[in-house]
Amino acid sequence: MISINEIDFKHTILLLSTPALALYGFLNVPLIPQTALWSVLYYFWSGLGITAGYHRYWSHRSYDATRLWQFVMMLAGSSAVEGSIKWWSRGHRVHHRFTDTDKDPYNAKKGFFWSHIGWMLKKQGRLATVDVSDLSKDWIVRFQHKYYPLVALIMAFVVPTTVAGFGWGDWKGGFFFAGVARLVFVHHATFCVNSLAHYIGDYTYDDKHTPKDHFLTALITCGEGYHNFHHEFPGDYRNAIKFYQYDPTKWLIWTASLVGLTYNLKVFPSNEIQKGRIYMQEKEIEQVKRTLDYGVPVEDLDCLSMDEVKAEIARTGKQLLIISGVVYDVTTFMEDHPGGKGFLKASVGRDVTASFNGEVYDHANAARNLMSSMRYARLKKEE
Ligand code: HEM
Repeated sequence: MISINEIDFKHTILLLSTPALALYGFLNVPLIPQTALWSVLYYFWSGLGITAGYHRYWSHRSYDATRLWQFVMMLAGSSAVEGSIKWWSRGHRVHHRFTDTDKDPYNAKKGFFWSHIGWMLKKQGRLATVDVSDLSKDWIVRFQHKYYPLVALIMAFVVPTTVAGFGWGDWKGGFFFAGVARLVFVHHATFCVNSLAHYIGDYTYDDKHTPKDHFLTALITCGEGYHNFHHEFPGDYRNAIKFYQYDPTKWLIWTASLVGLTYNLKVFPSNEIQKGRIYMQEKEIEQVKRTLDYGVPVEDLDCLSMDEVKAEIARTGKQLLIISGVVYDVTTFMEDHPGGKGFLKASVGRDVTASFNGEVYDHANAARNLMSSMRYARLKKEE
């Protein structure tokens, strides 16, 4: 439980009042098609302002952009009312540097609710230090930070309302749907990057921290859901690297590069990306292997000479044969041998390496795997 003194009222009021206002709008204001379409378009405008602007440009500098692009992204991002670029990017850089630790502002280890929204409802202590000198020097960032409440108010509510009002006379719908309801959806879509993207999906490149890759999160977050990739390669302007994966933010940045608005799009060497993928695939294979029976390791077997093998057969009645220096017990396999009982019977007490490897029949992998569970002893090397 948190005490009243610990509540961040500014965030709490914004995050609780907007859903209530949106609900009021849904219950009382008719939603006409033009406004519905405008709200969806404005949703993407805000969402992409956060993902392509706040996140991939200012927080990670994963590409360069003209001043025009930066200005447009600043306006678009402001319409999401998620704080100034400076505040947002600083927090985000701290999150990357201290992922899943107490210094991570949206530490996913503290639970889904905390990483989704809880961290904003409670007053934050001083954030850990990260380098934000580039942001402090940037006049667009400084301008937006200085006039943030006004810029956010205009972009979040005034613009969507007046466009719908002057455009097709739907002032109320513009405010409630393109303004408020759109804002609520953008908020929770962005928050899903901190929460959902740390809960569902695959550890494609590394499992040291919680970020995961999932199509569903990507769908909700304009492509930010390939979050495992992003935390491994944060300087890459892409989050999804396969052409069929959903990453509209990447598509936007790339398309803008065709007309020179963005340039120097950074990508991590694919050789290194592949290494990450293989590292995880090997880990997965090792995990599966641990669940399978590979028999007693050869080096752990007792050593028997040829005479001792023969004596063992006579004493115990076991059907032992030798292949490549290992003694196998085929007693229970006799009846099931696909090559017939006869071949095995005739092999008992003998070294049948050559027959097994091609002289009679060159056995497939299946036989070689199967025989590992029949290991009985190692053959002592002749002096
Ligand atoms: C531990 C010893 C052995 C095991 C576990 C084993 C297992 C198998 C298995 C699973 C097959 C099916 C095909 C394949 O996987 O390649 C097979 C086929 C066969 N095995 Fe063996 N085998 C053993 C020893 C031998 C020996 C010593 C001989 C001959 C002296 C032999 C002769 C054959 C032949 C001729 C076939 C072919 C059957 C056909 O497809 O017509 N096997 N064996």
